[in-house]
Amino acid sequence: MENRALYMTIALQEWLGLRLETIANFLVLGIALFGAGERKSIHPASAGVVLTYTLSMAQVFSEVVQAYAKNEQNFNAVERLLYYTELPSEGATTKPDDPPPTWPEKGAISFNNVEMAYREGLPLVLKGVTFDVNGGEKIGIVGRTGAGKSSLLQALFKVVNPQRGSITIDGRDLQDVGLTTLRTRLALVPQDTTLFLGTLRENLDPQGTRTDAEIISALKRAWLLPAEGSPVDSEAEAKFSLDAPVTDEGSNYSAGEKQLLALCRALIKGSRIIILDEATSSVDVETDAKLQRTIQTEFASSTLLCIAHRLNTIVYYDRIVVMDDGKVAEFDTPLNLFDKEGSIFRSLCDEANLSREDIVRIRTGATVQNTTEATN
Ligand SMILES: Nc1ncnc2c1ncn2[C@@H]1O[C@H](COP(=O)(O)OP(=O)(O)OP(=O)(O)O)[C@@H](O)[C@H]1O
Repeated sequence: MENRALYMTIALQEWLGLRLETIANFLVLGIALFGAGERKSIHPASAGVVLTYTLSMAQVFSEVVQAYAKNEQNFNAVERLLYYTELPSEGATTKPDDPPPTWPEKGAISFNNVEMAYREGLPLVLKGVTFDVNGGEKIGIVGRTGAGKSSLLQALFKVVNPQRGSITIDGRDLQDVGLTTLRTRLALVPQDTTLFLGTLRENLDPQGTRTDAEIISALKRAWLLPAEGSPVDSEAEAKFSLDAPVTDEGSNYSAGEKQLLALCRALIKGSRIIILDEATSSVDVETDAKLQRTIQTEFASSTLLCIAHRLNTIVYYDRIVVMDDGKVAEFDTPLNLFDKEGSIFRSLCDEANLSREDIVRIRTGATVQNTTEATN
């Protein structure tokens, strides 16, 4: 695909070059003939100067065309900015009866018969989702591709509003909560983390509310800096120092490192509800296992919703929601779901070669031997 575009570019450049040179050569010819015809009235030196300048016309033409094309390209950015300024508002950022700053105290989440479509006229992607999560509970969400796992999060963050049903956090209907209020109280560790141009400190604590020691501690707990008492790793210390530069979109960090930095943000934020959307999909299995243990201990009192593609990380969780075709097909503890003959969870475990013993071993803290990848 890229080669096809490159081929087109080169062909167009050749096409343009040939035409510009032809025009310039005709111009030179015209001027030369004119000079020859008017040789009595035009001084030869003047004719020579004009001809010399005309010879470089082909290049001038090409520069003009290139400048015009570049200008047009740059105006795409202006067009995009205009488009964004005219986007309809998502909704009120705050509402008069917004909950107090301490909300959510418990972190209990309820989905009550939620039906959601991405746009009017599109089919429903959540078809009557109902489940209750207690405060502090760790919930894993699994399901095959397109089952509606990420759509649950879109509804929770009010990126898309449900057409029917309601979602409540600690008994408060999210319809009555302002967008900024809601989104600042939840912490999200997404699949594709966005980092901004600046320093690591600005990226991890944009509001500047935490001390250096707190941020460094979060970096250690996310395994980005060596833990207390470990050998010095000067490379990691330079890369993850608080003043380390972050390039545009964080392109100087790998996908896995960006995920760990997003986890750091959540650790620093200390929210009561943490949502992990395939948050450790780009880190290796060993780091993932370490991280899951960090998540379990560091977020011990927080409610956790985790969409994971590795079943061996999700079995740490208290209960598992199995999504299927926009509905909650199963909702129980990992062992209960595994023991249920014919359950979707059991079939996902079978496909990933995860046995009951593996689940018990993982839950009791031992690392699983086989690097099981789930099938979602
Ligand atoms: N922005 C969107 N606009 C329209 N339809 C969408 C959009 N995002 C997702 N969908 C549709 O919603 C359905 C559920 O998608 P969703 O992303 O929730 O699934 P998922 O279970 O998270 O899948 P995956 O494991 O691949 O991430 C799919 O059929 C998908 O095509």
